[in-house]
Amino acid sequence: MIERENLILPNGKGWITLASLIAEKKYSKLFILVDENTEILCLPIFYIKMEEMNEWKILKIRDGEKNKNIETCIELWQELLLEGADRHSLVINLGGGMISDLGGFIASTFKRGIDFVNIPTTLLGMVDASIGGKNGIDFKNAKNQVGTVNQPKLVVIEHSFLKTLPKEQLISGMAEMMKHSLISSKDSWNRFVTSDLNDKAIFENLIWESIEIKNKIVQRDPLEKGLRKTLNFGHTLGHAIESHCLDNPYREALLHGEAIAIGIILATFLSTELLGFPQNELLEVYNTIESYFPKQKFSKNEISNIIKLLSYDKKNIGGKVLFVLLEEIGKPKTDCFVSDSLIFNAFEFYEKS
Ligand SMILES: NC(=O)c1ccc[n+]([C@@H]2O[C@H](COP(=O)([O-])OP(=O)(O)OC[C@H]3O[C@@H](n4cnc5c(N)ncnc54)[C@H](O)[C@@H]3O)[C@@H](O)[C@H]2O)c1
Ligand SMILES: O=C(O)C(=O)C[C@@H](O)[C@H](O)[C@H](O)COP(=O)(O)O
Ligand SMILES: [Zn+2]
Repeated sequence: MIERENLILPNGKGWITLASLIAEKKYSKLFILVDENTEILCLPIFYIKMEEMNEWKILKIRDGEKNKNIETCIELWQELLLEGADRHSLVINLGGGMISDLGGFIASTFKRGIDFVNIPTTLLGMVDASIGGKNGIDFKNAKNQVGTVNQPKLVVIEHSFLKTLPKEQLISGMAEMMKHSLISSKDSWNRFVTSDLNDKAIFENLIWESIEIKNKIVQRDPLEKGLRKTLNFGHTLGHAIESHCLDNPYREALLHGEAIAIGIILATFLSTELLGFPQNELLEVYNTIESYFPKQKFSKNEISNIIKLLSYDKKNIGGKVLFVLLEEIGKPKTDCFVSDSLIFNAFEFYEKS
């Protein structure tokens, strides 16, 4: 059996463990879920690593957040049925967070649950989405409204997938790395800010540090009873902004990390106003994020709509929207109430700074 602490494995070790898992479990059928891009760019690498040792059935879906929905699930459940998948089949999710969220969900629900493995191919997938067992889909454009918490059998981290990842996708993943550092410690944040991210070895160490921050939190609180809420820093407004822009004829969709980056700035401003988070560190967070992410503009009406969308946040209790804020870097506080007027001030800070 693969032990809990060996669930997330880098490069060579991950592939060997995957081969052993498949041999040990004697799965009846092996499915690989890909999207249009990972089929072309990542599947050939997968075959080389696994030396085509098994017979794989490819499940292919359209890429992008707008397809992380029930229609895509229905297509996949149908295909699994047609292909004779049974409770002893395995689904391997080869792609970014969209693939692992959706693939984890269809695997967790098909015949009440079959095994799945995550092989993240985006930075965001490696440091965040592939880890922790949150699976799910968007519903009516609201983020992650339907899903399960169910852990993958294994996560294989293969850095070489990043070679083909477009730059904006790489930067999107960096938003979650910044989030992990901000909720974890000043040392971690300073390492992120001062490191030469163009140095491959340094960057790979930072990826690993980020994975460990998330994994430790998930291990202590897998079902988000308390501590895990801290991983949602920047997501209360970030998700509402992402939903607002998704499928909106007047706006371009934002990548998950792009929306979360704005959410982090807004949440850090709110932290300064409500919890005395240091002003100089607010500016450092702001400047760091601004150096990677293009500035967005939101009208008053748009901000009102974003505030309305906060009602879908899963941390809400009894209709009350509750934020994760920071008392200082490395000291997150959950269940914080924030007034609408302060949210407007936060957007003003973001846009005017
Ligand atoms: N479950 C979680 O804990 C968790 C955490 C963070 C984010 N998420 C979710 O993850 C999703 C975002 O994931 P993402 O940013 O990985 O996006 P994604 O999965 O949509 O991938 C982004 C794009 O990159 C392409 N791509 C993937 N790998 C590639 C590669 N190696 N080379 C070239 N192109 C490649 C994809 O085809 C896609 O077009 C969101 O739905 C978000 O809500 C979930
Ligand atoms: O793993 C978690 O817990 C997170 O909150 C990680 C987030 O980066 C991720 O976007 C997650 O999908 C958000 O969860 P949700 O419960 O707010 O949908
Ligand atoms: Zn996220």
